Amino acid sequence: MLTEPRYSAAADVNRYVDIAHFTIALFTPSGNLLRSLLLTFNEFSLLCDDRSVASYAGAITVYGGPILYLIVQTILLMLFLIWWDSGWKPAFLVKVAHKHKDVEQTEDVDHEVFTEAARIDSCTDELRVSHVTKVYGDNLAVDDITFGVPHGEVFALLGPNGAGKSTTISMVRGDIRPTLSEGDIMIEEQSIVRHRAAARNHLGVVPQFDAMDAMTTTEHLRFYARARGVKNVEHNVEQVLNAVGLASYRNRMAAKLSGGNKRKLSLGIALIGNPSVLLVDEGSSGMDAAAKRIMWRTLSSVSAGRSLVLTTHSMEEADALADRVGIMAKRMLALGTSDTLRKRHGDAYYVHLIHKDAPFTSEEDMASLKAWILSTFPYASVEERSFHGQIRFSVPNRASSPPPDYSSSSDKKDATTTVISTEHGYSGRDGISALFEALEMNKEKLGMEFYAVSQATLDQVFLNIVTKHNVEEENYRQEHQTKLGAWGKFKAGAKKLYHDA
Ligand SMILES: Nc1ncnc2c1ncn2[C@@H]1O[C@H](COP(=O)(O)OP(=O)(O)OP(=O)(O)O)[C@@H](O)[C@H]1O
Repeated sequence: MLTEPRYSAAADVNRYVDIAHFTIALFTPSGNLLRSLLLTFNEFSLLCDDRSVASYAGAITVYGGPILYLIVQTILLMLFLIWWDSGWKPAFLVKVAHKHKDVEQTEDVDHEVFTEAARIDSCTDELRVSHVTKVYGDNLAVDDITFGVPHGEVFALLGPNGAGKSTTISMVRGDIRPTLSEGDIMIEEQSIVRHRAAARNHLGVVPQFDAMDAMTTTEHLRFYARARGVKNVEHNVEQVLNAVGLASYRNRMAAKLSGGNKRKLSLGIALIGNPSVLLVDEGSSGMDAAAKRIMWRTLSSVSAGRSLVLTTHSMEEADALADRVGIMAKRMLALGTSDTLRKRHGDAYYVHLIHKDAPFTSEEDMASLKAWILSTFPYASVEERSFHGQIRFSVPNRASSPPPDYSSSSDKKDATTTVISTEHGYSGRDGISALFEALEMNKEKLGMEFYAVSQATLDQVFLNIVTKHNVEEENYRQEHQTKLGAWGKFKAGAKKLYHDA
């Protein structure tokens, strides 16, 4: 049986329309604008008051209602914005749970990483990043990172692509919040997670990409000085212009500056207000070698008296600028001065030999050179490819002295080694002196024209660490998985499960 549609009584229509409008307008400002529009066009006879037109436009049922709602909504939304930006949370919303990872769980990580975690608990560093984790969906971008940067120190955060450096920087900036509540980031004793606005007063940031407006260099600095509430704007701008070396470009439009000078302007903007913590994300990316060096000089001069964190792919940059280096790939893998890292992960001498007949050295001469290296330094790793009479090898520091039983060894029957062992006894010294001794004593016999011995660069240290931890660059992993196909992915997944188990 069909039921007839029910309509409201004509006398009630206006009341229902008002209820619908005011209910929608309560939750959305655009509801108020819509009602005002409908009033203007007198839709639904909204301007009618019984049989006459409403006499007072400011009445609640006319424009007064939407205007009142909009005023209340403006105040509430502004208060919400201030609260959101301040990062303050009432105590009952803050979960205090310290579920730091067990040392056993991550025993393959450097001891210094744990020492740093213990140091952070009791230090007063200007910047303290403590047990910070960030998860995007099911992607763990940053896993329990901890480090501190005291006054006057430059700390370089290194890692391959996708290691989580920018995510860490974004958390320090307060742009994104750590996923787990036990993590915190303190800037001058203010938590960027809980008191964002207060903590940001002490923070300057040089972002990865320069965002320039249609203003001159000075106008940019003035604008940001006013936005930060700096008291003596002109004095501050002048100081920053001189500090970053842009005084002669003060009236140039920012868009017309060279790439290097744009980076300097970004640095200048970050320095406005003289922040005590400075974050530099890829400070010299995209610069040529000369501009890079100028930027490094500028960064070292402005780093005095503040804590500076820089993220970079350039080991050379970290070596040139940083007092301490942290190497991360989601979690912190190694941390320390570049010398400590070299000792721990690159404690080897790299030797480059050039034969006197190069580039026409015979295969036999090269083979005997290689045989001599391997028998003299049993732990040496010789590069597979040798070019035109040149050969490179590395010797771990502890193994750079020839084996102690070398001259008495009866099982070493190789002609080359016999000549060395019978005609030259090594003094038994350790380390680099033994290496030089062995090279000098056999230089002529093996026909070496030149040789060079160097220590591991930070590049080699970085590669050693990421290789040890089996870290792949994000792009490489994605490309590799695409190439694997479904069966390959299944096998890789099964293998991973097996290893994890
Ligand atoms: N907004 C986001 N949403 C989802 N995933 C993200 C987001 N930002 C970063 N990621 C992911 O988090 C991981 C870490 O990225 P991040 O940009 O922090 O690395 P990075 O070390 O700075 O890399 P690069 O050196 O290439 O800049 C990556 O897997 C990335 O895809």
